Amino acid sequence: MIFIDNEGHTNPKLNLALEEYALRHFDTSTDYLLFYINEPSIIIGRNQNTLEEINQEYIDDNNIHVVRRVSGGGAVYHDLGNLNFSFITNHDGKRISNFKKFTAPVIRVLNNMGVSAELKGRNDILVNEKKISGTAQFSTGKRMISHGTLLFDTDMSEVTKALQVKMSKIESKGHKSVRSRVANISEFLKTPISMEAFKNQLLVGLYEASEPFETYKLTEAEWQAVYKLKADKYDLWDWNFGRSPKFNIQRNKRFSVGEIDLRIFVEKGHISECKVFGDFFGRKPVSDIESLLIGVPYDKVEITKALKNLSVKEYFGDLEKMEFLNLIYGND
Ligand SMILES: Nc1ncnc2c1ncn2[C@@H]1O[C@H](COP(=O)(O)OC(=O)CCCC[C@@H]2CCSS2)[C@@H](O)[C@H]1O
Repeated sequence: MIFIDNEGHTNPKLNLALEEYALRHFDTSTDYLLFYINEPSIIIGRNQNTLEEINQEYIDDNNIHVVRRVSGGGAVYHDLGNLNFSFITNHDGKRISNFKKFTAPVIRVLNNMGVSAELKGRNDILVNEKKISGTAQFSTGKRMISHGTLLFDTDMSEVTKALQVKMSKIESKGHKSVRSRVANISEFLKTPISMEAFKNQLLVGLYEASEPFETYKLTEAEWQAVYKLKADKYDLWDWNFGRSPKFNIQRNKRFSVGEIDLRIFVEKGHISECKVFGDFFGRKPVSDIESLLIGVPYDKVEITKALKNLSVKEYFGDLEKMEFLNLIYGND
């Protein structure tokens, strides 16, 4: 097993691009291990509806990245106190993969540090009934990634705030995250250590089984290819938000002008259908608004742009534009 040096990068989009690049292009005759730590971010599962998983307002205000990964499963929060491990190996041929094979060595090292970690369910690692790690897998062709988080000293109040969703009625076939009680590994250590020391102990522990330790440094050309994958995929709204399974939103609110009831259907991240109902006395037909919105990405900035020239008062009487935009976008 060769250890991949990520050169200390903490941009989640770059780290996920590096991981996917290694999966697809590195030597298939050997296994690799990669560690990465991300600055504050939410990492969404492959088949999730991003908007259903995040607190958009909080994320915008606090500059938290939102990135979709290639593996399935739920949404997790990362910060500099969370260490990710990733095994890149040949596919073991099983359709429902064997998480145990990859979590067992990590659990063994944690146990040796005096932390009573155990695998629970199919893919969570728990200590005292609290989750300290979530794992996921992805395979393509001959190769697969088995990766997981390790909450070491993450800011736990951020986890709940960033993942708390405010959106009213939203319906989709997207994979829903499974909320758990979480804890940091550092709470269970008798002698406090730094993240750097934890990382090194984990690395040494994982290699204990006698294998020679070899580190791989990417060439300049390989880094360039990783940056290209980042730019072509992980940096894009289309991948992080647009790729969500189709969903629909129903929102209604009573204003002084009357009640407005809104139904929006979103496919591939774009509004495919929109209906505005209400008991207001509009002067102009609301179908004008509906047609302005069709085809627009379901995104605050894009919706605001699409309705830039709309005079809300001509349709709803005494209603502020901001109130209408908030209704469409889901801010209460
Ligand atoms: N960082 C982290 N680690 C463990 N558990 C977390 C974390 N952040 C949030 N949570 C809790 O897990 C649930 C979601 O659990 P759920 O089981 O739905 O999803 C997962 O575990 C996915 C793990 C993906 C691991 C990848 C490895 C490298 S990149 S991300 C969430 O609602 C919180 O309660």
